[in-house]
Amino acid sequence: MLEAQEITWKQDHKTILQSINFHLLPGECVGLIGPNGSGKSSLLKILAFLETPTSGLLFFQGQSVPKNVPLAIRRKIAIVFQESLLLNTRVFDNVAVGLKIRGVSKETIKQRVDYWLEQFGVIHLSKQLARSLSGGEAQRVSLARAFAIEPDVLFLDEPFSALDAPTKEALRVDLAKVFKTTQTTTVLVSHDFKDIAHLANRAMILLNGQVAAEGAPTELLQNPQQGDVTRFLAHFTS
Ligand SMILES: Nc1ncnc2c1ncn2[C@@H]1O[C@H](COP(=O)(O)OP(=O)(O)OP(=O)(O)O)[C@@H](O)[C@H]1O
Repeated sequence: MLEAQEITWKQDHKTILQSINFHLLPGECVGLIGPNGSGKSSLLKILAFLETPTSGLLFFQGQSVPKNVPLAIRRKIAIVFQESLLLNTRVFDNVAVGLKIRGVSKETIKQRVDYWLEQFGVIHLSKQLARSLSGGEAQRVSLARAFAIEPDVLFLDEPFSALDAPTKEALRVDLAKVFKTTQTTTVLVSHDFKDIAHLANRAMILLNGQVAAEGAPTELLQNPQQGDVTRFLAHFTS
């Protein structure tokens, strides 16, 4: 579905990502994890076409992605950030906006928006203004908006990190249910191994802009790792 070969990204004479190879199969969720500053968000931005790599190749659905990424490809992806970037309109309109842009009929928009608001437990907020939502509610609306466009690839950049523990836990459970039913192909960035263990089929550990280890989340925790990876994972096992 999505592949990156030998991606390097340099900014201000600093190498932020080095020789990253990445692939994402249809229906899987890959978790990117690593300490602060390890390059997780940078890699997500490159994979989601928000930044251009200094060198390396990107392939989307088997096709090489040119530097000037076509709108047709951009419209196949959805991104949810840590801070919900909602428009200051009603919840319904926020979720509808991506569908309107894509020329979806009014009836389908109504049906799809209601469905996704329901899935994320916020249908009762449909008429409320986005600016009046709590952090947890706003993130549920952001996720509903992303799923409503039925993206080929979904990018989640620390979607829970601004939420308190119970709010985060409840949303993680709901998101896991949605993943189970939709099999949405996803890249999930988190600094919390628990998020990755609950939601991802495969995890990639980034250290200093490089992939330091990769595998099924539970296997990464259980199997012996090397040096810095062991030290990083120790935070989640002790
Ligand atoms: N546009 C940019 N220009 C210069 N440096 C950048 C830019 N974007 C990121 N960086 C640097 O790249 C490094 C990796 O940042 P990135 O945000 O990708 O890490 P991260 O693993 O997502 O960290 P965190 O967990 O703190 O969000 C950091 O040192 C950051 O300062």
